[in-house]
Amino acid sequence: MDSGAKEYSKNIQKAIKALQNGEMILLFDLEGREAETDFTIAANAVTPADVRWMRKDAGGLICVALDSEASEELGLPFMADIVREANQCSTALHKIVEKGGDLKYDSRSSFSIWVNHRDTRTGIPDNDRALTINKLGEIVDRTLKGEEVHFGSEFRTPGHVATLRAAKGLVHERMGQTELSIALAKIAGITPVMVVCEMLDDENGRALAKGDAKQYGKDYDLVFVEGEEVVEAYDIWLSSQ
Ligand SMILES: O=C(CO)[C@H](O)[C@H](O)COP(=O)(O)O
Ligand SMILES: [Mg+2]
Ligand SMILES: [Mg+2]
Repeated sequence: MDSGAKEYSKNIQKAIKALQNGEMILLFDLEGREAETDFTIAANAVTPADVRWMRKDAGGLICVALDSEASEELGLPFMADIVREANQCSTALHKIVEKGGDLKYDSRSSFSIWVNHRDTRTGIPDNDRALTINKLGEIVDRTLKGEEVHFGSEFRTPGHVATLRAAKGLVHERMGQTELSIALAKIAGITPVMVVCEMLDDENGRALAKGDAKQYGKDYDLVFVEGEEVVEAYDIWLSSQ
């Protein structure tokens, strides 16, 4: 960054370092939105032990967020668009598909398709999910290097790993962990393919309260980042591009 340019906060600097080192961080979106904290880690760094950790200690859905350009390149559309098109096969889908006003916390979801890497067996064990996740990171790395790739030769759908497609304008368009995690990846200069998984409360089954998620971060020495801090850092990063 230019001298005189605004600097990232200490907390964001710690988060960037952790992500560059392939470590897990905790990412809270926003009060008034989901108000959820997601385990968040670079897809390229995930191990079977991380998948186990996410399903046992986070407990939400293990998803992989991809930036808009990578999604476009690989041909990963929004699931809602697929279902709208598929209405030609079953008109019941017209009533099921997500519409404006359906979600209580945002104007739309970011879901794309569910995939398994073709080298997995059933797709669900920790090693299978870690493989699918790693390979999603790898195929994006390859496209970024200009290699011509064929997504369908390596992955199949339906599968056991949910992919999420980030909004083009990232955090300026949508404030989900989909966009927040990809914004962090851009700032950190790592492949824009990130794994997110919500932390749930073992006692009541709801989203884990922010205070409890923060405490978990302290107990396990994980950086806890909030959406607003990410937006501020993303704007600093954008102005340096
Ligand atoms: O719903 C979700 C998928 O389990 C999670 O909230 C995840 O954080 C991604 O979604 P979003 O970008 O909407 O926050
Ligand atoms: Mg959600
Ligand atoms: Mg979320």
